Amino acid sequence: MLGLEIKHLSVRFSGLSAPALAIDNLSIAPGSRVAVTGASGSGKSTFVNIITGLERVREGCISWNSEDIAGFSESRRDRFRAANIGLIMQEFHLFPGLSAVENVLLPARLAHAATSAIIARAHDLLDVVGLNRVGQKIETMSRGEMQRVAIARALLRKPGVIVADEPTASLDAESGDAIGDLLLDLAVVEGSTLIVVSHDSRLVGRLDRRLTFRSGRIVDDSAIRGAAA
Ligand SMILES: Nc1ncnc2c1ncn2[C@@H]1O[C@H](COP(=O)(O)OP(=O)(O)OP(=O)(O)O)[C@@H](O)[C@H]1O
Repeated sequence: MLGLEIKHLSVRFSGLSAPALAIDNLSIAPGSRVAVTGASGSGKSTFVNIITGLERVREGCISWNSEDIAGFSESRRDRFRAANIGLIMQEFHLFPGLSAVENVLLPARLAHAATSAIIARAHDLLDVVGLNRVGQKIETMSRGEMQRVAIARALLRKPGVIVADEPTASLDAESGDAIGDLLLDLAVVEGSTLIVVSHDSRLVGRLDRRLTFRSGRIVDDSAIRGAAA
């Protein structure tokens, strides 16, 4: 399980007078389940890009279990992300032409890490997320099914943290609830910290803590009362 410490972070983009993200001090405990909310342009995607190492930090510390990825090179950040972070992006980033199981395995194949144990785990995970046609091509799947494949792929390497960006966007309420159930259950079963960017009040209400961003700053950090187990 991974915990996060951010200190003295400032992210600036050219053309913007204020930082797109400015966080002086933030701790996320290992195993916690955190919602990230805020209006469009408030810095949520920048936060995801920074904490997952997709984007480089020039000012501040981003420490996962005391390992500061801000000082890492791009290739070291890529390796850190592959080994430790299960990233679920809004647009899935799945590959048409490949089957469900080949999509789950693709990052492992590219990293020459698709051992027989990993291949067996890919099949197990697809079963857990409720997909039994593992050979079905991605482009023939519904959005809810694609999101299930993306979740299975994110969990393949038993990540210490799952980071999901709007995982229920563009799903109907029923599929969205099912995806929310899966994420919450799997985070517990796999022992992963869970960080979810979401506008979905039903999903947010089931997490433990809500960070609200405005103009790149965290303007509210509160426990969610009555969070479901
Ligand atoms: N590469 C970039 N270059 C310049 N400005 C950027 C860049 N990326 C983001 N920004 C700006 O930084 C601010 C925060 O953007 P960000 O995408 O993090 O917001 P968001 O909360 O994720 O928005 P949305 O909900 O619409 O996705 C915005 O003003 C955006 O225009």
